[in-house]
Amino acid sequence: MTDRLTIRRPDDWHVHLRDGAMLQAVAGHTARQFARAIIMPNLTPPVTGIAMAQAYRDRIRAALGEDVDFMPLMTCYLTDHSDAEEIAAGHAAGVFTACKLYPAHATTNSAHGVTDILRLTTVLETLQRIGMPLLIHGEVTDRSIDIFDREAVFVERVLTPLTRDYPALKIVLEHITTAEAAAFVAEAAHPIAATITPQHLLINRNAIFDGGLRPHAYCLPVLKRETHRLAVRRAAVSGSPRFFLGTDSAPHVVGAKESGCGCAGIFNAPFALEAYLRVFEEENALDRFEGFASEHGARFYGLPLNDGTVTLVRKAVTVPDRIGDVVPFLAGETLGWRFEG
Ligand SMILES: NC(=O)N[C@@H](CC(=O)O)C(=O)O
Ligand SMILES: [Zn+2]
Ligand SMILES: [Zn+2]
Repeated sequence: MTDRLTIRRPDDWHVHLRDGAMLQAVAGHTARQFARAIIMPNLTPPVTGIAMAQAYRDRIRAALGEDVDFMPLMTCYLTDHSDAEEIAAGHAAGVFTACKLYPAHATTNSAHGVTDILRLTTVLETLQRIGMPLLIHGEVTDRSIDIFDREAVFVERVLTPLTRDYPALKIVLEHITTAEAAAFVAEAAHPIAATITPQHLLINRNAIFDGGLRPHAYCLPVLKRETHRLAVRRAAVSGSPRFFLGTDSAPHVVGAKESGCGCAGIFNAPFALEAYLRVFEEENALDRFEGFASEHGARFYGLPLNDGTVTLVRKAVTVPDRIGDVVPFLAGETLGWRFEG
């Protein structure tokens, strides 16, 4: 039995570091485990331009302090009015790594998102031409579609035609939760990949209603039924380079979660690698963990692999009930691996 696992330093390809006091509180958790992270732009107001992204990147670096070796990779929040030239200039200048498409009103802070993908024609042509990835929150927002079906319907109605219309556009379907999304990404004759969160690997929708309403198990896309969890697990441990780590760590203060209208989002950054490793161990796939955590994402983005390593050891670690004002994922549970650094 392996008791120590040393892998190349990993990256988190989808994280919310927020701003202000929350940024101060959470940034260190991500920087402790990951060398780089794709920083989500859904602040209020959203990060839509070069100057905003540079200022946000500076705030992230300031929150971490000089000595911390962590590279925030910034993203541009797309709106109906996004400017393709600004995006291309930001990419050329090394400010923007990718663009993020939130269908309007699909999730937290997406009110300024895109109302109709047809408005993005010039932007998408530009991304395709310059090889800049498009990251997608893949849910339709049609309120007549059942919330548990919104991802599968997005794959059929939006993603399928999008890949036809832009055959060379690099796409990352974020935080996949369904068998349909996993199959589409695995099989498409298209440069497409997907990130997978720890929660969608470890729990199913029963967790939201386990003996009562559990706001800390609520995120978007919402957890699905067990068959989908199993399909997403198979994708994660398959060794396919199209699937990689993206925590979607999305902290909200406890009062915003435990509310009559609680926010969507699960804060999993503090024990992210430990949580993923539980899955890879249960699936007898420890040998595939490094690819998922440290290689597939960088290769898809066309970025160098990290130097250096991190080690996890087989030691019990109990997730605290609270970290600051936030309830972490798996609060109170004991995990079998511990991140050593
Ligand atoms: N995943 C979530 O449930 N919430 C995210 C937004 C998102 O990634 O959709 C957030 O910003 O809180
Ligand atoms: Zn999302
Ligand atoms: Zn997210």
